[in-house]
Amino acid sequence: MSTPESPQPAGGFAFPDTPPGHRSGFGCFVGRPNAGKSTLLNAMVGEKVAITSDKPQTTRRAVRGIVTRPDAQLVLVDTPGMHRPRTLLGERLGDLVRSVWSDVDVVGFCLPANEKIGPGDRRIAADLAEQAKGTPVVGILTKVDTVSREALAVALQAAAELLPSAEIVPVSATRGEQVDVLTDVLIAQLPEGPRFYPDAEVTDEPLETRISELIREAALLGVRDELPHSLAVLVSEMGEREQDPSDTRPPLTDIYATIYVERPSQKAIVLGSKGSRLADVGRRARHEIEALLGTRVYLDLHVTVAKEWQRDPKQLRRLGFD
Ligand SMILES: Nc1nc2c(ncn2[C@@H]2O[C@H](COP(=O)(O)OP(=O)(O)OP(=O)(O)O)[C@@H](O)[C@H]2O)c(=O)[nH]1
Repeated sequence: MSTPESPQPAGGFAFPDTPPGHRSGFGCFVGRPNAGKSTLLNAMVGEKVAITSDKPQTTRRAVRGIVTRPDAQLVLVDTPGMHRPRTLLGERLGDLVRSVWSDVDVVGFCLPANEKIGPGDRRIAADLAEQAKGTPVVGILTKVDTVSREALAVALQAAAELLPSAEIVPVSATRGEQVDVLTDVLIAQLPEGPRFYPDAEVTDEPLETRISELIREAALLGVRDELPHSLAVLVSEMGEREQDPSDTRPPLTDIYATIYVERPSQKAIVLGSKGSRLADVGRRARHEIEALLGTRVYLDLHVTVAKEWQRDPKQLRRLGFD
């Protein structure tokens, strides 16, 4: 993977000018697929650093979101949803999640308020108890805007039973409710220490990766069944186009990217009739990428079949899942 697997500050550099009592450290969210981890990460950071979708297992990378306040800096690592590994990719993602747990200062365990606690949650709780020994766990009841007060009380009770020694914080990431409270609770678990990243930095994911992810997010919209898991995106080329000095329009960035699928039938779905679906994906992604880069964007998307890439170590490496 292009992102370092154990959360250490880039280059080991620490900013010296932080006030006394300043806290800093790493946190991560765990929870089964679709628990709302990526949406929460974005809400806490205040910017889109992780893509989200209603398809489980959207997250494949350990994205770092960085929350900087005058008194603290919390670096959040976004981990993929836990699930039973069915493929080599699944296995690698599972290893990545577990390697993160022991390296962070606090773990936020996300439990959706609108779903009953199930065997998947119990397995994560047991794994955490075994493999994240000594790391404080905070229970996060997500999506509370989707349930009634009564249902919330029941969900709080169930979360407290699952995590008897953890503080439980109910939040709605989409409404921004209690997000600051959660930030306070997580920061309280960090040791005293200086900042690791400059104020304005919200993630250390490479730009190409963020762009690939925005394209994948757009491509995921409206696809069903096994296709979401078969999609991977790679930016092959990117650069600012030369512009005549008399041209007063904002600069234009050319981006060439490939969407990988596993079967010809999937390619047909991604393309749509006469390429119409791909054109929609391009439009949606371009809009998001323009917001990220602050330039105009020319986006060239190409769809290729990479047979069974999820099970092939060579292809996984090429697509950045080392
Ligand atoms: N109503 C509501 N929906 C939410 C909230 N948080 C997340 N969602 C929705 O829940 C779905 C899953 O959210 P994600 O943030 O992608 O979940 P995740 O846990 O990162 O999922 P994986 O990538 O599968 O691990 C998306 O459709 C979100 O829009 C919330 O606070 N309220």
